[in-house]
Amino acid sequence: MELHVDEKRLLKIFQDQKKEEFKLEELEKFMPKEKILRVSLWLKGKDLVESNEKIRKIVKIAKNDEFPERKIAKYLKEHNLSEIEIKNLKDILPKEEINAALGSIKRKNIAKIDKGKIIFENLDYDDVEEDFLKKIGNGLLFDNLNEEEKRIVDILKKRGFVKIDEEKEITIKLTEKGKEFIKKPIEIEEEITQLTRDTIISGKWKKAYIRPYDVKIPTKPVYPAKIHPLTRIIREVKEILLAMGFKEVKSPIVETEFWNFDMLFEPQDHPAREMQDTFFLKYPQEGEIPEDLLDNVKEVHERCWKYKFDENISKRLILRTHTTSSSIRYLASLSEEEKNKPHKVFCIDRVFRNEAIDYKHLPEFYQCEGIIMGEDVNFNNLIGVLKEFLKRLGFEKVRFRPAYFPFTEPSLEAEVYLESRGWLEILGAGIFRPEVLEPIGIKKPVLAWGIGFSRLAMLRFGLKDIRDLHKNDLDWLKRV
Ligand SMILES: N[C@@H](Cc1ccccc1)C(=O)O
Repeated sequence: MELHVDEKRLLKIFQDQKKEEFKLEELEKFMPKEKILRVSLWLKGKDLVESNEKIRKIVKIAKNDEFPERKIAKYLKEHNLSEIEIKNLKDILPKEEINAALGSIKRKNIAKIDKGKIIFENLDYDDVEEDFLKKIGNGLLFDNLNEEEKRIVDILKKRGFVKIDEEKEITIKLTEKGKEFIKKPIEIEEEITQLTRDTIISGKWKKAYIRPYDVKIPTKPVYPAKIHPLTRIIREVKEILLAMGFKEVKSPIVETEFWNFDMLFEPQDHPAREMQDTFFLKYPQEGEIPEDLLDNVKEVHERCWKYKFDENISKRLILRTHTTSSSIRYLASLSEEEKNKPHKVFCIDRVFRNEAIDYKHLPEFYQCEGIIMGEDVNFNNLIGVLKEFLKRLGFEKVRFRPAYFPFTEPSLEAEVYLESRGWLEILGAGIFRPEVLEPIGIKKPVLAWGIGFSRLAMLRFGLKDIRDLHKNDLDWLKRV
């Protein structure tokens, strides 16, 4: 049987001492306690030793003090008295000891208590309880005490003078197989834990025992600090888009209706602009918008939608409802020279909608938005890019169907297939309408898409409730 050196060491103690059984403390002279426990567990598994655990109750001193009744007697003796008024006890004893003293005097019949006085006949009285306390020393085994002593322990425990500690007594003893094993001489090779230059050159390594690592030994799980899953997936998506040649852009969270809606050719009476869908700012209520652009946009709206465009509506401040405002702001920022070049940008950020909170709605969530502008980009390119993007996100099965957005034409929606959930809608996309691009003087096609990011995160982490993403449930965070 292949034994570890420590196993051999432990068995050799039995052999050298010619004993078949040891208490743990006895073995501690030869080996550290932790090691004995660990090694005997291994030996138990090999049926060479067995161990027994007994709980021992040990009576120990809990308070190193004289009984209050003894303090009274001593005081009286010192002052040549034999009696004291109960009300004067407070001069001798702390308040909390007075009742205990009186109770004990009565119980042990040390003195008479009469008319508010304590009268002693013998100030040098004997007290078995005191004698017992003196005997305790470093501790007495409770089970070895006789009935009378046990009764005393009970009283002293209540008075707080003694306590009972429980100690485990472990005995380790050889099994039949173990006894057989130690009949043969046990040889202990030198153990090395590290191969060094010297052990190699001297050839010592050939004879020495090199302790093997057991990588299968179970350990406590360790949870290192980690980044929140939502942040992780945001970073991952950013990496994917950067690798696909997109550049990141940002835009304000507090936005005018102009950039959020007007610029995207959403008519001003569109229901999405109502209080129940969008958050409006109370202070300040209005923001600034570029005058020349405003004129262009107004002209397009009035010409195409045929209504009276209201600049006051354009100026109203809201929390942006989608990241498409970032895309259009980027396009509007391009200089004439830049307009001649191709562009690919994305934005991952928070958006806000006045939704009642439930398992799939939060008033604040993430979107990921992207645009591609180029001389000859087309609808097929859009589908190709989206397929590639979704594939890199881990969605192999994707399908597209027509959809409607006020700012794109044609528009589409993409669905991904998940074994557990079936087909799920995940993004909207399309080609920006000429009415959107006209006011900013862009003549090249611009492909655009927006993906519900929180949705994506839920799918990725297998969550059924969007709120779980933000609950910061530590157990979940440790696992994902
Ligand atoms: N902004 C749209 C998504 C979208 C973006 C770009 C093009 C088409 C659709 C939404 O929030 O649902």
